[in-house]
Amino acid sequence: MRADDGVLLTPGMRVGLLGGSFDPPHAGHLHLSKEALKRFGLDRVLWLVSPGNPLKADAPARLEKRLAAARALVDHPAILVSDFETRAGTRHTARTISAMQAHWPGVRFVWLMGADNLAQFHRWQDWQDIMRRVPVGVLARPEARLAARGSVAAQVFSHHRLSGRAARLLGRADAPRWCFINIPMMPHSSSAIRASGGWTR
Ligand SMILES: Nc1ncnc2c1ncn2[C@@H]1O[C@H](COP(=O)(O)OP(=O)(O)OP(=O)(O)O)[C@@H](O)[C@H]1O
Ligand SMILES: O=C(O)c1ccc[n+]([C@@H]2O[C@H](COP(=O)([O-])O)[C@@H](O)[C@H]2O)c1
Repeated sequence: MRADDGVLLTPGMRVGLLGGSFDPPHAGHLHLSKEALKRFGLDRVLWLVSPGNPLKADAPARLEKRLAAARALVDHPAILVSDFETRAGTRHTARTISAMQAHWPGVRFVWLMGADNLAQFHRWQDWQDIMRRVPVGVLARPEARLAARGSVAAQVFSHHRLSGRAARLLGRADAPRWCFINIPMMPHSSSAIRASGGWTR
């Protein structure tokens, strides 16, 4: 089955979804994606370049610019870049995942995020619905580990946590199931790149 942005996903495939503003994309995104492929036993990681984070007041750079930068950066055949949210008209993750599951029945999606996002995950629309729809893989990020571990989401779903040692099972797990893994950390962030003048909106 082929989506009109050329992304080929087939039933049974384990596909990590890395939603993000990618404003700009950077080496931290690549590193997270490669670790997720290996550690969670995934076949693909799809970068979902967001039309705009519902919780961020400032609009990001033009979608075409962010998509082009993401495609230029990716250097791994299992990491794919998608504008699915723009084409589907979704920007809330719960809606996006439900649309993707309808579009690609039989594909096993796993939501991926850095630890900073787990800390505020309970502010996302229908966040518990996301937890019940797909397994969630959380990857360590500098200065965010403690906040993630003490987060509302980690507490509410504490009984559904998979230990880091069993991380490879996440891609095959049934939701709700989430896993936090420690990875060698990279300090890169889009906001730091913008602040240094390395990217303009
Ligand atoms: N260096 C990193 N280490 C771990 N996770 C990261 C890193 N950079 C980004 N991520 C994760 O990638 C996803 C998309 O991130 P995003 O596109 O917002 O980049 P960002 O660097 O966090 O941007 P900003 O600094 O503007 O918030 C998020 O889940 C985020 O936690
Ligand atoms: O669904 C929500 O309410 C929601 C709230 C905040 C962030 N998100 C998603 O989280 C992902 C990371 O966003 P960002 O801007 O931190 O890269 C991106 O896919 C956003 O659409 C989703």
